[in-house]
Amino acid sequence: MSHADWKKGRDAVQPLDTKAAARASAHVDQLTKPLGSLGRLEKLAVQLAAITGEPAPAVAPPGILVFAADHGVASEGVSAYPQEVTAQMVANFAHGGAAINVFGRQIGALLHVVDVGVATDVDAPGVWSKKVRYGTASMLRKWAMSREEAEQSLQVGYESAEALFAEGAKLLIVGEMGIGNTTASSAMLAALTETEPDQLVGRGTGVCDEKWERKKAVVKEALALHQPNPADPLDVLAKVGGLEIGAMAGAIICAAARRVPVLLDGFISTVAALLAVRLCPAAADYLLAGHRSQEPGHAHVLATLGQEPLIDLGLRLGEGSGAAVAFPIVESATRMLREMATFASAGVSNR
Ligand SMILES: Cc1cc2ncn([C@H]3O[C@H](COP(=O)(O)O)[C@@H](O)[C@H]3O)c2cc1C
Ligand SMILES: O=C(O)c1cccnc1
Repeated sequence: MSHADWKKGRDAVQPLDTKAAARASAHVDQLTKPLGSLGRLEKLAVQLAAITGEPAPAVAPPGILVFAADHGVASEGVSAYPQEVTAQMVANFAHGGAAINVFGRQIGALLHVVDVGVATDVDAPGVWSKKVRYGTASMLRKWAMSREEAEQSLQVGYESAEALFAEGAKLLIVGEMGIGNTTASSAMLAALTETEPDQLVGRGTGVCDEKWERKKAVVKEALALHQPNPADPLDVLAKVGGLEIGAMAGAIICAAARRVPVLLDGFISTVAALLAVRLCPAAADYLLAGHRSQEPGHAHVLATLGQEPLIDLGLRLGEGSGAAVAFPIVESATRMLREMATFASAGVSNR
């Protein structure tokens, strides 16, 4: 596989299939229910037809990729938990004990964990080993990673998604694990949207007031130091980003290139989606927002992408958990299209 597949994928993303959408829309209006009565499920069904190019699309089985990587900025006291939790959680994913394992099993998902940059060697069963480097550098001192490593992280995500789709996944959920990654995501979002960091930086895993202030100061200092160029998404990723964030963006670009719908999780995965869209604007049409996270920057990035999430349960975990919980709603939309009787087939009087 070439190192630049993600670029080929980026250039191959097609516009939505309006013919499939029109056929799905006409079919929805023939189903045995008052016109428009399944509300947003109807819109979702038509959107999924437009994405997949299938008038009766399927989204099962869904596929989940959990990308794990460490952040040098964790050493600046910006998380409520220590850096070693990243590797420990990777082992937990491998043994099936994390929230995403539980919700993934519940929805019959294919799930893979990918080491794209954990700070230590990972020796956990089944984890895909695609380490670009051992954690990023602290953005407060250096660029988080080189531009080349940023591209490699995109490529890791792209390749991982290709492997997942080869296994038969019909919808992509991207999740992540990386202590410190709400700091990196906030910095990326502030840079990409040229927004004041104070409005975006939240408490992540639940930092105290003192650490929260420190976290805001770290983001501001790093942006002042590196001056990432908002018009150059790879520059933003390299200077203040994260390896798992790049990988999620690469996976999203692959999904768009394959006409596979993407169901976004929380703050970090949605910032990765914004990165993907800045690299590949046509990918925006392939995104669905699963849930609204408690993290304050999430509302801003969702609005920037024009996305309205399906559920709001006060979650703030990541890993792909909120997307997995929202997935049954997406599946309901497709099952409505595929399984409901029409007025004609059921002999029900239409108006
Ligand atoms: C046990 C544990 C499991 C997690 N699963 C996801 N995260 C989430 O929290 C981290 C981001 O928050 P911050 O920027 O404050 O470090 C990421 O790893 C994210 O996936 C977790 C965090 C912890 C502690
Ligand atoms: O919204 C998220 O994805 C999130 C929020 C806090 C901590 N980890 C993840």
